[in-house]
Amino acid sequence: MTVRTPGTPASKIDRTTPVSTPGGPKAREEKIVVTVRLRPLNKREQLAKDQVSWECIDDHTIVYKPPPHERVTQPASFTFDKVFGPACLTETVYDGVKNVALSALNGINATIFAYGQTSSGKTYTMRGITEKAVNDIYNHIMNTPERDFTIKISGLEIYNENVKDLLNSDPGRNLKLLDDPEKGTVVEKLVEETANGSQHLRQLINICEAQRQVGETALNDTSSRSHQIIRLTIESTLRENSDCVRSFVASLNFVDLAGSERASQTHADGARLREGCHINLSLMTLTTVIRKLSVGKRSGHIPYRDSKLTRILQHSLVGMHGLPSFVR
Ligand SMILES: Nc1ncnc2c1ncn2[C@@H]1O[C@H](COP(=O)(O)OP(=O)(O)OP(=O)(O)O)[C@@H](O)[C@H]1O
Repeated sequence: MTVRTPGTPASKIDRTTPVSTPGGPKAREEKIVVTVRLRPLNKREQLAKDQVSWECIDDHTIVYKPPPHERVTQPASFTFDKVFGPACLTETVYDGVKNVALSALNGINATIFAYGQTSSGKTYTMRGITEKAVNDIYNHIMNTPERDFTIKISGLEIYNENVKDLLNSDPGRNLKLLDDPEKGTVVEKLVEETANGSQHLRQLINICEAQRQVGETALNDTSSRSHQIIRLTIESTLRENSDCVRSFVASLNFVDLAGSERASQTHADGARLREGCHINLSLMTLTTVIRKLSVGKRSGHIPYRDSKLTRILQHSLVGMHGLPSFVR
């Protein structure tokens, strides 16, 4: 799923329309785009002779064909902004969200997140998308010599409702959330590093990914047990004349959510079960928040404060691209 919101606070930005938007005119719209990617069966599923139950019938529609043992027998179809079949490359999926990622270069906040059941391919897809977005961001920087860019990165995970810094070598520390009148929810003492080039940025992203909580479940040997948020803050300045410097600031969030799961499917107990409960609860809150946001002003109270995930993402969700991944 992807979301766009204005970035730089009104008090700090020259509001003149930018000369060009890297992602093209559409990158300036504020909306939620929902894309679905079906992944191919993995070795384990092939060995178990699992059947593929989902099929893409066109660019926007997937159909669920219930296996014979299910009570429901009728196929059901679902429509999305875009759907990608199992043969699709990550590059093609990325093309669908490229405009969103590049809009952050011109001061428009954007969030790309992957939502789906455990082992559906969220981490696989988000890694590819992040890698491709970093390439494009640095290509844009190279082709825009008239602007000075600074890219900062922070990384956190929410594990069992505790917030941990993925760029801090002291992994045991739980970080507090604070309410800032201007910035909204901020994570206290979250390390933010300035990247001094694309290689450095990739190294920092790799550090975040290596620090994340991973565990084995019956569905995935390397299941992510936490929600991961990698945030790039992109600042740039453009000297228009001797009196006027125009500046842009926006964040681009890459959110790889932990997978929703049924204990019966993952055979979870002990620590895995506890993790699964926290994961499901926070995903439920996220679903409620997004549902209410999509209804608009009539939706009443929006329960951002019911989970750390929605508190941290609050400002990124108001105004948002999602990549739900389905398996079969
Ligand atoms: N499009 C794809 N093509 C080939 N293999 C894929 C694809 N997507 C995912 N996989 C493989 O499927 C397995 C599960 O993927 P992944 O770990 O990304 O799932 P996940 O949704 O992040 O799971 P979890 O929620 O448990 O963390 C991995 O072995 C991954 O390499």
